Amino acid sequence: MSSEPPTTLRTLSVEENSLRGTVLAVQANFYQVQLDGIGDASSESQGNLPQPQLLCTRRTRLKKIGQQVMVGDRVLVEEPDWEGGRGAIAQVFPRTTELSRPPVANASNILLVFALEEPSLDVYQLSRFLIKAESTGLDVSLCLNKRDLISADRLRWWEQRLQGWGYQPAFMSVYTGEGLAELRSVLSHQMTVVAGPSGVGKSSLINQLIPNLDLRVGEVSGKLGRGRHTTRHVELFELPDGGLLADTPGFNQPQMDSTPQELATYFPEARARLAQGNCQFSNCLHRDEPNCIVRGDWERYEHYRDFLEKAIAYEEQLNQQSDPDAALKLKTKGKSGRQYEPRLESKKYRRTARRTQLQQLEELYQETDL
Ligand SMILES: Nc1nc2c(ncn2[C@@H]2O[C@H](COP(=O)(O)OP(=O)(O)OP(=O)(O)O)[C@@H](O)[C@H]2O)c(=O)[nH]1
Ligand SMILES: [Zn+2]
Repeated sequence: MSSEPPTTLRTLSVEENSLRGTVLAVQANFYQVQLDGIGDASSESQGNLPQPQLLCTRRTRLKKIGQQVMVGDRVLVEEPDWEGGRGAIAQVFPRTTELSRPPVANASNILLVFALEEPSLDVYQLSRFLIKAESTGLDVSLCLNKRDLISADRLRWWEQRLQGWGYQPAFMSVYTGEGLAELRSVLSHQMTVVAGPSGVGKSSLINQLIPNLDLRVGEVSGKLGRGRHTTRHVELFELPDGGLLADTPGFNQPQMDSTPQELATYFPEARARLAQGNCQFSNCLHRDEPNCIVRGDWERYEHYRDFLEKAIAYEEQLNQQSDPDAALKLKTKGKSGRQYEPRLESKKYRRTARRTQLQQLEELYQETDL
């Protein structure tokens, strides 16, 4: 039994002189790759490796086939030069998820960070970020920072309110350390993209989670609260307990660009209603249609209606701009009224929509520098 190679990594490194790893950062044509299993004491053959990361280039044949390499990509590295800390990426493994802005592959979770105070929690803004996060298809975790600034009663009030939205927020304070341990366990062993508006404590949090990192913590200054970042690129940081965090530039309001039909599915409250039954019309937009099961007395229904109007306007704009034929999705009636024609192929439509949505976390990352 001892003749069995202990890991795939070992097999590859011995037999093919190649290794697997994760791309942590991209700069121009260079890729910082964190190799798997390095520093793992059980793997004695790795003991002589001088460093766990290699600065890699992309093999010419990858360039030829147009294979891009993104932060988060799982890659095969060949011909490591251990002394020089260099290597070459020979292969990119299929991605489980892909976001376009910031470009991050294989993230499984979005950690949405908001503050309870300073700046005070704006439910409409929170709703927008939540919808955007939900639209990526990744898991969404909601974390509310600065609990040191509110009373226990107020905290309970927020908890109940957000439970009504379908979320179980994690309350924490970077200042007092409350809630950090719970958060650490949520983040371990997966790749998480951190998102949230400016000034809520994202840098402070990341600094707490990853000692020695020392991201610059800004002051809440003015309405825009400009962030610490001067660069646009995204970078992955390793958590001490395993897991990776994608830090992101300061944000603005994410753009509302879901399709009208899919919007409701990004509200847990609406999802719960749709799980219990169907609206009379399969293309119901949950406004004034008869026998709609989504319309109702839930807090964010107002947000839903508001976002829906924006989604309709956005889709109309897209249809007009890019593809005049696609305008048949929308039928203009009279001067002001718009009406949707029945859409029969909703499955196909939804599948296409989902694909694009995966790339649309990007609006979360619009930089505050307008
Ligand atoms: N009271 C209190 N203040 C906090 C807490 N965490 C962070 N802060 C303060 O909030 C301010 C903003 O923190 P940052 O970490 O820069 O916030 P950010 O989300 O990274 O902001 P951007 O860089 O603009 O995206 C700083 O003055 C922090 O000291 C907390 O738990 N309680
Ligand atoms: Zn409905």
